[in-house]
Amino acid sequence: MAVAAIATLSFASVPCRKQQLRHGASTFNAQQFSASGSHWHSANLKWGVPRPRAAKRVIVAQTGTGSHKVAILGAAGGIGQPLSLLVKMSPLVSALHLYDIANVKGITADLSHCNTSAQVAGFTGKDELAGSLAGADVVVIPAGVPRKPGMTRDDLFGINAGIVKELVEAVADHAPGALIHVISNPVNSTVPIAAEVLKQKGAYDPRKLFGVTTLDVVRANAFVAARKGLPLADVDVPVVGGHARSTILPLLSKARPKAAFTDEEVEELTTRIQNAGTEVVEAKAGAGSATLSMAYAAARFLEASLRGLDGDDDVYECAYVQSQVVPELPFFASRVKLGREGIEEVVGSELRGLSEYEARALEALKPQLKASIDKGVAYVQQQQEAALN
Ligand SMILES: NC(=O)c1ccc[n+]([C@@H]2O[C@H](COP(=O)([O-])OP(=O)(O)OC[C@H]3O[C@@H](n4cnc5c(N)ncnc54)[C@H](O)[C@@H]3O)[C@@H](O)[C@H]2O)c1
Ligand SMILES: O=C(O)C[C@H](O)C(=O)O
Repeated sequence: MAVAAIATLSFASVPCRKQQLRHGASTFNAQQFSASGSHWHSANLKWGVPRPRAAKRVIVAQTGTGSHKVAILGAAGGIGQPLSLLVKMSPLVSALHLYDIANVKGITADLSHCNTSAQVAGFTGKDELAGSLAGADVVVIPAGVPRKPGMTRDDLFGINAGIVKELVEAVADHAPGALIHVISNPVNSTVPIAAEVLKQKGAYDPRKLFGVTTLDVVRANAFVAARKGLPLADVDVPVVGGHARSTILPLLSKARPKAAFTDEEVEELTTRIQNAGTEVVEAKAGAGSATLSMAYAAARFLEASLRGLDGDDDVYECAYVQSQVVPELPFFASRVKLGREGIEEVVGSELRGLSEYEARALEALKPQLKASIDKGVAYVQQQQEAALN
């Protein structure tokens, strides 16, 4: 008789050593095959794919034990599609709702044929937005326009601010307890927009609102591992600040494993990490920005969030959240501990003992990040005033 073969894979892979966890490190770093290449490391890995070696067996179905409902708003886009596939593969997810203003039907039919347990449903157009959100535990928002060469993320504000405002209003009405993962740029402003909308709706819980900056960490880990010849799965670089240009601040002095960087290496790596989004935008030459690496990063952050909701006690990721870590910046990307209600703790200790380079960069990013936060807050307030007049 055929045997269902299930193995699990994490987007971030192997759990960090206990020593790292005590220091608040992420529980994952990078996906990893065993040395023999014959199986996935799976000590506490949750995301499901068939084991490569199961090719000898007949794979009947991937069953999951999870019960979480995830809604993706902007599911038909460059990020939305691969992200939907990755979420469909998660055994932590029982229901996957795909919402977009267009093209959802085919994607839903396509994905629903994968023999993984999450049930997929598609929702198209504003009339179906409420239905897509009903009962969601996590709402992921990649809806909005991407950059073209020559544009800054802030150039997207004019279109994406309105999209994020409208979608978060609906989340407040129809999924008020859900975690919200904002991917749409400019993240430095769209997260404050989301917070203001939720406040106006009386539905703001700062523990549940996140700007997704995981891609900065994923890139930092990849670039540092390559530069220093370190095993990918071991590398963990916290990235703090925001998600645009010099507001992206990788803390190489806090990277694990501890590595010695020359001043030139610090300058080169920091600049590469800060410009990595632009590197992709230019390589795509008008066809958009990072989508596949972003889907991977968003799936990693989603997995971390779901593990936190499930009561896993050692889940840490960097994200752009409301905090008092830097008093003059009400939103700041830091490492956070994820738990049953969302953020359990914002880990501010990494900002102590910075290198001179990092301390200078932190001071330098403050005005830019503050201006982006204020712009988001002002936008929602102006919209509200306009609606009242
Ligand atoms: N946070 C990050 O690290 C990060 C990384 C990459 C991209 N992004 C951002 O993510 C966003 C999406 O990028 P993409 O490449 O997927 O773009 P895309 O244009 O390929 O897809 C966007 C999708 O959003 C949909 N959409 C537009 N308005 C909508 C609305 N009101 N409701 C629902 N869906 C709507 C579109 O129909 C489209 O399917 C961009 O703003 C981009 O800058 C952020
Ligand atoms: O660079 C962009 O516009 C998309 C995203 O913010 C990224 O960092 O890749």
